[in-house]
Amino acid sequence: MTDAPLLEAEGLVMRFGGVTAVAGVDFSLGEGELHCLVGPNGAGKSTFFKMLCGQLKPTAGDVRLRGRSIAGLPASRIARLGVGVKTQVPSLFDGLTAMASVRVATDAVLPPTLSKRRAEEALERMGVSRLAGHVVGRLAHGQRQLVELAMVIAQKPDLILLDEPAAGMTGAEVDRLGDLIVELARSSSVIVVEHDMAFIRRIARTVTVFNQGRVLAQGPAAEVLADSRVRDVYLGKDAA
Ligand SMILES: Nc1ncnc2c1ncn2[C@@H]1O[C@H](COP(=O)(O)OP(=O)(O)OP(=O)(O)O)[C@@H](O)[C@H]1O
Repeated sequence: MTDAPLLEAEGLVMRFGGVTAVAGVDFSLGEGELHCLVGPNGAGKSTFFKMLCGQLKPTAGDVRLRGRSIAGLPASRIARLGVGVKTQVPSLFDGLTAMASVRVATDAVLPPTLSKRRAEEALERMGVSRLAGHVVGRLAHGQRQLVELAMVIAQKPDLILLDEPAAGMTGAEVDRLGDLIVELARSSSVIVVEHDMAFIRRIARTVTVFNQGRVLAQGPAAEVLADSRVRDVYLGKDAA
């Protein structure tokens, strides 16, 4: 059991009525890996992601965390097993300050004194300590994203799943986010769903390319992104 990868998917399938969004995907993530899931619109990345974190119950196949099956478990159970998730849907309450937001996450797992310290650390690690007292509803989009990330990391997950974390950010914010994700990967394993090829090239160590619900290519980022089949999938987009 101890030799099992941190996270594994085997023969994972998701059908929505007549649409097969994910058509039998095998996947494996090692401890400490920083892995990007890429592919064109509608390729099945988000559906796959949602099956990993418990937002969708697979039609078939299995997901294992350290060898233990988690497929179809509620998202809250999977979170308690050490998986931190940031989806595309914002999870902030606009009326709370950044600190109060992160305290929602830390109060759930720690007594008050430790919780406060942990929340401060998380905001600091995301470079937004100065926003601690600001109401999140009034923050810029990129700042809100960083506060949400602070909420995720504050529970010290072993595995962090991020769905398009750079969406809507400015160029400078994307650069900063890339650095932060690389830094996060020093203490957690990370899976990032992303479109932005420049961003992927910058952060990814390993990559899985989805196309039409299947894995087109998988492996070290430099190798996979140079693969002619992968470039064809992105042709006319941003692979050049
Ligand atoms: N809840 C749903 N009901 C029906 N079809 C769905 C549902 N969710 C996704 N799909 C379909 O499944 C396929 C894969 O969608 P998915 O969102 O996983 O792709 P994606 O690679 O994440 O795309 P994008 O990059 O645009 O987010 C698409 O054809 C999509 O229309």
